[in-house]
Amino acid sequence: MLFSRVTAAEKRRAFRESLASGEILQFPGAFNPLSARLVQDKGFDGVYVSGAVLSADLGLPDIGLTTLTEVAGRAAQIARVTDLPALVDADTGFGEPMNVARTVQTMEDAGVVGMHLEDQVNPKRCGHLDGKEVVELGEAVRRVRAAVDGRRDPDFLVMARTDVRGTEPGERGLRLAIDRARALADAGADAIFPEAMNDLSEFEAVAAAVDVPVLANMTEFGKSELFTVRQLADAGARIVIYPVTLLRSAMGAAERTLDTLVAHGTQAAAVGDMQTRARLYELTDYAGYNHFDSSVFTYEPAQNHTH
Ligand SMILES: C[C@](O)(C(=O)O)[C@H](CC(=O)O)C(=O)O
Ligand SMILES: [Mg+2]
Repeated sequence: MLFSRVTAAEKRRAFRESLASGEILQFPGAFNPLSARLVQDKGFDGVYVSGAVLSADLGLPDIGLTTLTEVAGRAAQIARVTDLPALVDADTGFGEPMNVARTVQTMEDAGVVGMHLEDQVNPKRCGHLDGKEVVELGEAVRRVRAAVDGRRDPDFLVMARTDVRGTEPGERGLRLAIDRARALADAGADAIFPEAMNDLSEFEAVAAAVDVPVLANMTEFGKSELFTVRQLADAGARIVIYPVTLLRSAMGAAERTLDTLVAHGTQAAAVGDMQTRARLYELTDYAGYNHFDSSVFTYEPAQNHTH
């Protein structure tokens, strides 16, 4: 009830333990706090707070326009309503290495278990688009070191993302990604996010090259095929994110409902696909608030099924 009763420190410790267990962890992207409740209800291991979703939510392209304050604020709203660990996309760290140190502390305060930090130049772009550029390895290493030095909770996970694979096609791009993954892990990154891998063998090659957990990004309409969680586990990945999946699903449904409304002059034909009032009240724990005030939960689904 109310917010999660699990503290951020406990979530971080539990997340580190789950990672150490060797099981692959699935993190769907929560596009708002309510959808994080759904992710928890369905038994997932964690929620991902996506920069792409956050920008889209604000009606912006994902090119580094969002600020640390906006991202940390959203991350905090999401982290506080779930007992699950929340992992946040910190883009390029919101500035120079000194800013990155501040970013990590702000994300700690937001109650998330970790963040990823990428090696793109600013303005950044979606990792699955062409024409990306990355900073020199030395700069990428400085960003990771600043994050590691800046954190106060040693259990806070600093994940380094490298976008270098997308800058060079063929074998050479993969080799660059492997070299960077190694260097970023040596710089203290607790996990590696190799962006825009072409196939399973590429995930496998990166996972084999580093001693830290590797994340797989299963974003739709991108460079990577949509592999199953088993395939990714067998390739050595330890965390899978589905960053924009729920937003795309929700927006697809919203668009179909609007079309129905336009076509029929009523939304009635779309109601069957909607989340019911009863389900919404379950997710927001209406009944639990009776603990404070028994007049709060007076809803009877049987008599109100169309409302
Ligand atoms: C993971 C990602 O960084 C995100 O912000 O969710 C994006 C996802 C996307 O745009 O599909 C990415 O750069 O892959
Ligand atoms: Mg992003």
